[in-house]
Amino acid sequence: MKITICAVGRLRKGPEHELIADYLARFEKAGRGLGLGAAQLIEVEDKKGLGQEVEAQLLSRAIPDGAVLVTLDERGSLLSSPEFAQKLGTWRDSARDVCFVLGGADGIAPELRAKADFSISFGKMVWPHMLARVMLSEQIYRAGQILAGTPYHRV
Ligand SMILES: C[S@@+](CC[C@H](N)C(=O)[O-])C[C@H]1O[C@@H](n2cnc3c(N)ncnc32)[C@H](O)[C@@H]1O
Repeated sequence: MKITICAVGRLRKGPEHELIADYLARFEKAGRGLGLGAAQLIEVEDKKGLGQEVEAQLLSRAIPDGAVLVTLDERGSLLSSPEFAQKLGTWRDSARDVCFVLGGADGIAPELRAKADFSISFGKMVWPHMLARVMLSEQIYRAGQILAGTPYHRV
């Protein structure tokens, strides 16, 4: 199983960048034995700032064929971390790759949102896209730890 995070906008080198790299590297290391594979971040950039539709085209090109499409959206489903881990485990067991998509300042274009197999919310509040990326990376790592049965996740 391969996990891809497709996000609008390039992060400058800095703490968010380092956190994402760290969580995804830790996920890959821990996930190998669980059949979870690796997780990679693909950043797409609409240099001319043409808006949602152009961003949606760039995102669509980056989404791997056949992957389960999961949008990150404040209007999506609220999941606990164990519920998210269970979902990831189900996608792994069905031998599907998973692609998480995060929008830019205006969010994800409605046409792309309509194609999603599932949508996840980190709550009703809107988070800056760079923080949402860090939060997702941590939740992917946490899900791997939950599936591995380690004590990382404590309620
Ligand atoms: C600054 S937000 C854009 C929000 C904008 N109101 C919209 O129209 O969707 C950038 C991206 O961060 C992610 N994001 C922000 N807050 C989120 C939340 N509460 N739950 C899930 N994803 C969120 C989404 O992928 C969103 O497209």
